[in-house]
Amino acid sequence: MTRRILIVEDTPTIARVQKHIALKAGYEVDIAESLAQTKELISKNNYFCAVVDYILPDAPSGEAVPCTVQAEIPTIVMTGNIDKKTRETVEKYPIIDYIIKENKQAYQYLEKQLLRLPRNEDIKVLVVDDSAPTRHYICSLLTRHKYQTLQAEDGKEALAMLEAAPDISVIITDNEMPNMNGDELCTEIRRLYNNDEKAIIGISGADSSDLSTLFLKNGANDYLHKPFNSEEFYCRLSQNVDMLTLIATIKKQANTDYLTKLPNRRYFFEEAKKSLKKIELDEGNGALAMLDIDHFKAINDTYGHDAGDEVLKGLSICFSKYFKKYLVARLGGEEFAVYFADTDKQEALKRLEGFRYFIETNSQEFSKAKIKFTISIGFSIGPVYQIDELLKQADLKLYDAKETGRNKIIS
Ligand SMILES: Nc1nc2c(ncn2[C@@H]2O[C@H](COP(=O)(O)OP(=O)(O)OP(=O)(O)O)[C@@H](O)[C@H]2O)c(=O)[nH]1
Repeated sequence: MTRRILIVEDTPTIARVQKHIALKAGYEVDIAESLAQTKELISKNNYFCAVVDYILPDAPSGEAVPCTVQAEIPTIVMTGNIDKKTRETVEKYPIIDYIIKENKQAYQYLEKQLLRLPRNEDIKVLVVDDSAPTRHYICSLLTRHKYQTLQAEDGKEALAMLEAAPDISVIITDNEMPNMNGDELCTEIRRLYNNDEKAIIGISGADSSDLSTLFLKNGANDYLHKPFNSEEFYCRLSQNVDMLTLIATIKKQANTDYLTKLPNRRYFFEEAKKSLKKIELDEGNGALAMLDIDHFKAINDTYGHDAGDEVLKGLSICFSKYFKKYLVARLGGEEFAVYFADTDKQEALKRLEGFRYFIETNSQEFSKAKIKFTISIGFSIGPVYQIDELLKQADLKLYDAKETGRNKIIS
């Protein structure tokens, strides 16, 4: 989805830099050079956010800011050297942030904010407080920055919500609450989830500095003392969300094959092992297929390594779509695997045969050189709960498929 941004700036060089940053961050860009143009563009378009210059020829006292804010466009204000009066005026409005243009890092900071906003739409934050007005205030700060919000009145309710929505990434919690306090909630969350899965920010109005220590010792990542200003709130929240996002990216990279973007061998083994443990308890069947491109070396030798890569990438896209419900991976080279948790043998074989036939008849579509190729498949199913053993059995079947003519499934 493309998001539209309104840049309000009367200095063409600055507008150009901002436009470049916004385009790089994936936005469609409109530029207004005056308050009048701003009003006109707002009346015609929907904007995901706006970057607004505080002083314009027809708006010398920041009049463009209420204009975008009242249109409910999340607004980042760009100002020259900010004095106390301007700062107080800017802070009156529910803006996302203000950035001082003269600051060396201003444009890097703007880029960060423009990248964060779309990302925030996918981030769920649970606000835990027994005071409804406080919950609503914190949620209003969060929605201004496009976070998804959930609310709980105490620690017990928060735990139930975490169970129901495991994709909640940040918990902002008060301390003094009925049923379960904030520090007890932290301990309980840390018993269930690691620091790299969920961030906790403790909030309290109590004067004791012991409370921040208590929160942090019980597993909170950060602490805010009430009343806090919104800037500090956003800075601490962004830092924690950035940390979670970074860890998630590193984890994803470690689990993904660099060429095909399919899960890699490591991820496949870890996930299949977990699933086989569950299946063993129910005395079900483990099932796994190994797929291998026939005569792939000849493809590389004839068309070159890049064409070989193209084939691998094209096949991988089809493979992950065709086996969407299942765990798939590139094990290495031209070898792939599908793990079917507890499955019916005929059902799995029907699906695999469908895929083999699809490749036989459509493989030429994957490469510019229209390279035709086929795949061989080895399939293993049974009360086998060790991934290495299941893989070994499927590999032997794959070997049989290769030995007996290729382009077939042996089970
Ligand atoms: N283009 C490309 N080639 C790769 C990659 N990884 C492995 N290969 C090549 O894949 C080929 C595998 O060849 P072989 O193991 O001899 O198998 P094959 O030619 O497919 O023959 P059969 O499996 O017996 O049908 C080798 O030439 C490897 O260099 C890769 O990432 N990209």
